Amino acid sequence: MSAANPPPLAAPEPAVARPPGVREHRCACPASMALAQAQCIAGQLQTAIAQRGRATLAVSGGRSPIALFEQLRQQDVDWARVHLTLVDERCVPEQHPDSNALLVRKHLLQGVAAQARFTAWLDPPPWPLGLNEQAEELADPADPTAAALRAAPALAERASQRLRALGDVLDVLLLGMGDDGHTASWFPDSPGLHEALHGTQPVVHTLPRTAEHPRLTLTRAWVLAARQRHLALAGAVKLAVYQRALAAPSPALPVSFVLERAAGPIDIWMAP
Ligand SMILES: O=C1O[C@H](COP(=O)(O)O)[C@@H](O)[C@H](O)[C@H]1O
Repeated sequence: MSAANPPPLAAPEPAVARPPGVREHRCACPASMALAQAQCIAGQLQTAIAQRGRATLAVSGGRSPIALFEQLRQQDVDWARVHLTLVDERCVPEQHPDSNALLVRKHLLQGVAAQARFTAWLDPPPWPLGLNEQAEELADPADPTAAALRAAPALAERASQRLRALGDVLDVLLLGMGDDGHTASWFPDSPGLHEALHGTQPVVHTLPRTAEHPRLTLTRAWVLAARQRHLALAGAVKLAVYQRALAAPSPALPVSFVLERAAGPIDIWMAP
């Protein structure tokens, strides 16, 4: 290639108009993102406690929030007044390594933060009549997915009751996103997605095509009702998916339904 004939320059990324509620926080690395996000959330929890005497916090699972949880648990928060719950859960027993409740217990409910109350979604007892048998089936290694699917509607109803007992509106809610564009357990073009996006009950069940385990998840109505919403994204793949999701709401990228104009304010935490 001669100097007279230079290679074509890479086209710049087209500028994407941010919906008005999207507030981006660009951080230097995942560790600094975890700290900045933890400090912001701690402030929001303390504000809720000052205003209403307690704070509710719903957290996502997966691998990404571990660093955040480990920063958050060290923050100066009146943890005894914090009521913690989940954004979504995998239909597995709580001892299973994929359990989001297990993740929360191991990485967030430690030290002073262990004073927080935790409403998990799948832990017994007391199970309502009929669910004991279904809970046992969940642990059946012969066919755990089939057993979880049979149990899922009743488990979603039970989790919904638990959510309602926390109040109509969550104070702070933390979302993650998978590389496939799912958030919470709203999976692309999959069974249960319609109910997750349009249902009015707090929790429904879904069946991912791009990940393991039947799921329980908060519905969009409950996610969008939360007073403060955060979405954390680290790594080139997730950042690229996020850019695509900003374009328009689409069931192919369910995270887009928390980014669209109608969804209201959300803090986006971004790191390379
Ligand atoms: O399955 C899930 O995935 C997403 C993203 O997880 P990550 O491992 O990529 O961080 C998570 O937000 C969700 O809570 C979880 O159940």
